[in-house]
Amino acid sequence: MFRSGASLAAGIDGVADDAVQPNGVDLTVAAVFEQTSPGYVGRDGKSVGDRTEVDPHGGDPPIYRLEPGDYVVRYGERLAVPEDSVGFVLPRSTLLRNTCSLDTAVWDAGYEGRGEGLLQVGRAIEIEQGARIGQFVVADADHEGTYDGTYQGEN
Ligand SMILES: O=c1ccn([C@H]2C[C@H](O)[C@@H](COP(=O)(O)OP(=O)(O)OP(=O)(O)O)O2)c(=O)[nH]1
Repeated sequence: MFRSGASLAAGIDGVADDAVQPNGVDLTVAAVFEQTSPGYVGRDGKSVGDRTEVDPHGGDPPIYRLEPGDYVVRYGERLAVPEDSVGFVLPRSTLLRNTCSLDTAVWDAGYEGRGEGLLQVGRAIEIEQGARIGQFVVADADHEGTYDGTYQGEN
């Protein structure tokens, strides 16, 4: 069973009332990065490659003008995945309708932090900094232990 947006919002700092959806909580884009050097995924270790932050075009509000390609986005909300749960991020459908998407890995029970995701831009798009780009959903799940990895408490 998926938890309601209202119950999730109770555990997330600074969620605006209009970000609470029936089945999840909207996530906003806080920062966008382009990777500039290779990362590493090994049997025992891993590292994230270097990256540069994409500057939004000035003005109020700042707007990212993104050409087709793959970007890393940092979400604006500090999430906490409750015990007995597992989380996922799904893209806002307007991204899909504009030939863009967000990809997500598993958000483990016990994880806390401002997470990051993959933003795929198939056609050029303008995204306002702070705009809603995805939705965080959490389902009930059995698990052994809770997340205690290197990304705990990130950002
Ligand atoms: O799209 C996602 C999915 C997960 N996370 C957060 C929550 C998750 O609990 C944590 C670690 O994810 P995962 O376990 O997939 O990362 P890993 O590469 O296996 O790292 P570790 O070795 O620390 O588990 O990152 C994100 O920021 N973005």
